[in-house]
This record gives sequence, structure tokens and C-alpha cells, in this order.
Amino acid sequence: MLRIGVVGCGAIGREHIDRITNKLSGGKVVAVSDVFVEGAHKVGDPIGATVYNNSADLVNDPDVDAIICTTPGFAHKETVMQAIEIGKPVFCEKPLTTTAEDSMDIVEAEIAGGKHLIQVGFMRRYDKGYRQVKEMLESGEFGAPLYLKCTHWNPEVGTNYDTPMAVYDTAIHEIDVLHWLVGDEYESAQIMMPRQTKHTHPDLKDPQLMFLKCRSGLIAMVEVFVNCRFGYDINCQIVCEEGVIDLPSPAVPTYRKSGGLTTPIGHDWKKRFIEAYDTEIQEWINSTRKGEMNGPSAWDGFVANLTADALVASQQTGEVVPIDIGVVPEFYKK
Ligand SMILES: NC(=O)c1ccc[n+]([C@@H]2O[C@H](COP(=O)([O-])OP(=O)(O)OC[C@H]3O[C@@H](n4cnc5c(N)ncnc54)[C@H](O)[C@@H]3O)[C@@H](O)[C@H]2O)c1
Ligand SMILES: O[C@H]1[C@H](O)[C@@H](O)[C@H](O)[C@@H](O)[C@H]1O
Repeated sequence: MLRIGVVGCGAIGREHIDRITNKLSGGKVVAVSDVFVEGAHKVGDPIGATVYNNSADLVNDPDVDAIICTTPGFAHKETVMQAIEIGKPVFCEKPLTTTAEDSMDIVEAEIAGGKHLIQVGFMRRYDKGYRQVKEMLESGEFGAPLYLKCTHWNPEVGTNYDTPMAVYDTAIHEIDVLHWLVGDEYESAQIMMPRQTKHTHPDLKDPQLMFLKCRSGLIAMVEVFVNCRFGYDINCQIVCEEGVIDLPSPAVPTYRKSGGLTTPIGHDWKKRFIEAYDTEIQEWINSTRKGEMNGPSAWDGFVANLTADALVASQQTGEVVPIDIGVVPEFYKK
């Protein structure tokens, strides 16, 4: 049994605790922590977990074998570095950090420790739909992918969500999954701001149109609109030389009523990728128990943050910003 400590008992922290406790196998949440300690007690007490009000005490608890970090992005580095220091595996929710510089510090610390310890929560790589699309592309039947059109639409966000977060908290999913999907690397990024919705606030530009160009010439266009009101709607269309692939959305019943034919769109990110989260955490538990680390790595987290930094820079100027990933360290070569 993998004894897990969860740092950060907010929305996704509670989701992961619930799936480990009630759905998955091979793991047990034995400790939880949150700066808001009442919140940690609320989820930790019913399952008999030790409750902490800080990350370091949980990471250093001898009864904790591995850590799940589900604090906000700005706080991830603290916990991940503590875990590396003591040599414990850590599953860190996306983004690894909020800047490439901080992610590089983590990469360097992990390499220095000589052991693969970090997995980043890029769960779309575990989604059945994205996996099917990847297989279709790799079959060669569609020829080369030429351009991608994606939407990342959220119904609404809180007032603490600002312009850069549209990149490093939201588009970071597409940043990671798209280059993985097409087997390419980004070389430049650009953002254009269309007319803005009245439903945003002064610190948030919304919507934003993001363009990522790959080395092959492929361009990915990602529309991020986080106050779209109507629902949580993630789509991706890949235009190839020999055909077009649309990412399948999870099947839902459509219905005829009041003179209309309706396909419902959910409101909740937790449900849209629920199976992907289950698979991701189950595979992390399984591989961690075997002393392996197979999922998205700290290097993948760094590459995503480097790309995000270029997009954030373009938010200011609208200009094309180059991306130079450099050479993949030997340590991360598969
Ligand atoms: N993979 C996904 O699809 C997905 C979905 C949702 C959230 N996330 C990621 O998970 C992380 C958490 O998101 P959330 O929606 O659960 O946020 P949240 O605000 O609901 O929860 C964060 C929790 O962390 C606690 N916290 C804040 N600062 C802390 C600190 N310094 N140390 C310890 N605890 C601290 C807060 O009190 C809160 O309980 C973010 O990085 C987010 O991007 C990923
Ligand atoms: O924009 C949100 C994404 O759609 C979700 O999948 C989560 O990652 C959440 O943290 C983001 O704020």
C-alpha cells in the first residue's frame, strides 16, 4: 500500500483524496495539509489522516511514502523541492510552477538527486479521446497534421484569476498535450486579444487567442475564453493532409424537446476528464509502488512553462516570441 500525503485540500485535492479513498486501489491517504487547516481537518479527519498546517511537516512525516501536491501553482515549488530534498516521489498538479526559471530549478534539483521523483498532472495525456487521436495521427492514414484549432472554454473564473493565468493555469493543458499529440516541438508563440467580454474584470483579458508554431511549420490556435458563461467546453480539431480529426467529447444523451434538438454541455471540469484523472492517479500509484516514474516529467513541466512564458510575454506586446527549448538532458531521454 502506498501511503500518500496530500498538500492542498482545495477543489482538486479533495477530488484526488476521494478517488484514492473510494475508487482506486493500492494507495491510502495517511496525511493531509493546508494553510487553511480547518479545510484540511474537514477532509482528513473522516479518513483518519494526520492533519498538518504546512507542507514541510507532511513531506517529512516518516509515515508518508509519496506526496500529491494540489496547492495553487505559485506554491508548488516549495513542496516539490522539499520532496526532492528528502527523496520522496511527488505527483504535482499542473503547472509544475508558474515560470520556466522556477521549473528549471526543480529540473536541476531532480537531476542532482539522481532519481526520477516528479510527475506533473498533465492528465489529458491519459484521456481516452486524446489517446485515440494520437493513435490516428500515428497510423499515418491522415498524412501530416497542418494546423490545429482548439477551444478552452470555462463558464466563469474568480476575481483572483488574472491575465497570465489564462496561459499558465488554463492553456497549459493544450501547451502540453498538443505537442505530445503531434510529436513536434514549439518554436514560437503569439497572443492576440479580440474584443473583450463584459463579463471579465480589470485584471483579466478575456478572451485571448493564442498561436503556437511548431518546428514542422504546424500552427496550433488555442482560444481561451474563461467567462464564456454557457459551460465547460474543450474541443480540438486537427486538420491534416488527408482528412480532419475532431477530438471526441464524452458521449452524452442528446434530446428533442420544446421544438429543439439538444446536446448538453457540462459546467464542471471535474466531470469532463473524470476518467483521465482516475487513470492518471491509478497509474501513478502503480508505478510509484514499483519505484518507477512513467508519466509527464519535470522536464515536460519545464517545457510547458517555457512555452507559457513566451505566450505571457506576447500578452503585453502581441508580438511573436521565439521559444528555444534547448537540448533534452540525458536524464530525461526516454
Ligand atoms: N489537472 C486539472 O485539470 C486541474 C484541475 C483543477 C486544478 N488543477 C490544479 O490544481 C491546483 C489546485 O487547484 P484547485 O482548483 O484545487 O485550487 P483551490 O484554490 O481550490 O485549492 C488550493 C488549496 O491549497 C491551499 N493553499 C493555498 N496556498 C497554500 C500553500 N502555500 N500551502 C499549502 N496550501 C495552500 C488553499 O487553502 C486551498 O485549500 C492548481 O495548480 C490547479 O492548476 C488542475
Ligand atoms: O481553466 C481551468 C481548466 O479548464 C481546468 O482544467 C483546471 O486546470 C483549472 O485549474 C483551470 O483554471
